[in-house]
Parts: sequence; C-alpha cells; structure tokens
Amino acid sequence: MANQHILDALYATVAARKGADPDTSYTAKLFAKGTAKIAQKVGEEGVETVIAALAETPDKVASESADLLYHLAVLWADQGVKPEDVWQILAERQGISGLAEKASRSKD
Ligand SMILES: N=c1c2ncn([C@@H]3O[C@H](COP(=O)(O)OP(=O)(O)OP(=O)(O)O)[C@@H](O)[C@H]3O)c2ncn1[C@@H]1O[C@H](COP(=O)(O)O)[C@@H](O)[C@H]1O
Repeated sequence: MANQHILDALYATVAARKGADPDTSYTAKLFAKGTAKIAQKVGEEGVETVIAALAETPDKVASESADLLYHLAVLWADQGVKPEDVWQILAERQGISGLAEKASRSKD
C-alpha cells in the first residue's frame, strides 16, 4: 500500500462507489447519470485546465489537473479500464515494457 500510486488509490475508491447512494456521494451521482455525463465532465475539466494554463496561475493548473484526473478515474471505472492498462501503455511507449506489471507486483 505504501508504494501504491495516489491514482491507483483514487481509482479503487471511485470504482467502489458504483451503486452507492447518489445522495451521499458525488461519484455515485456521476455513475447514476451515466457515461455521457461522465465524459462531458472530463471534457469540461480539460477545458478548465487549459484556461488555467492560458489565463491563470500554476496553482490553478494544479487544482484543475486534480479535478481532471479524478473525473478521468471515474470515466475509466465506467468504461472498465483499469489504471494498470494505462500505465502499461505509457510504459510500452517509453520502451520499458513490463514496468507497470512490476510496479503492480511491488504493491503486494
Ligand atoms: N477527488 C475527488 C474530486 N475532485 C473533484 N470532485 C468533485 O467534482 C465536482 C466538480 O465541480 P463542478 O463545479 O465541475 O461540478 P458540479 O457543478 O458540482 O456538478 P455537475 O452538475 O457539473 O456535475 C465537485 O463537486 C468536486 O467536489 C471530487 N469528488 C470526489 N473526489 C474523491 O472521490 C472519492 C469518492 O468521493 P465521493 O464522491 O464523495 O464518494 C474520494 O476519495 C474523494 O476525495
């Protein structure tokens, strides 16, 4: 757990909200609204990140990036995409095939 990336932990938390009470969880409310709403939020947060970069401060870019990553984690859970699927693609693009698998094993 100590080596677990914050995005892996966030993904596990949001995925566990599927079917939870929309009145007590924003994430559960997003799942209840469905894929179109979740995808729309990813787009909105992406645009807000761009606006922060062009017209605001690095702190605002960081904060909008956190919103974007959270909504992306919700979209992954909605689509059945696991974080390690994405890590694997990134690792392969860096020519370090097997890195995501190794990183995943180090959590055990
Ligand atoms: N990391 C986040 C996170 N980042 C952003 N947000 C929410 O995303 C929303 C974005 O605000 P907006 O103004 O764009 O959206 P809105 O107007 O509230 O809603 P919409 O009608 O546009 O959907 C806010 O309500 C934020 O609270 C998050 N909500 C939850 N989490 C994490 O998700 C996990 C599950 O939390 P619950 O959703 O409370 O179960 C926990 O680990 C939380 O920390």
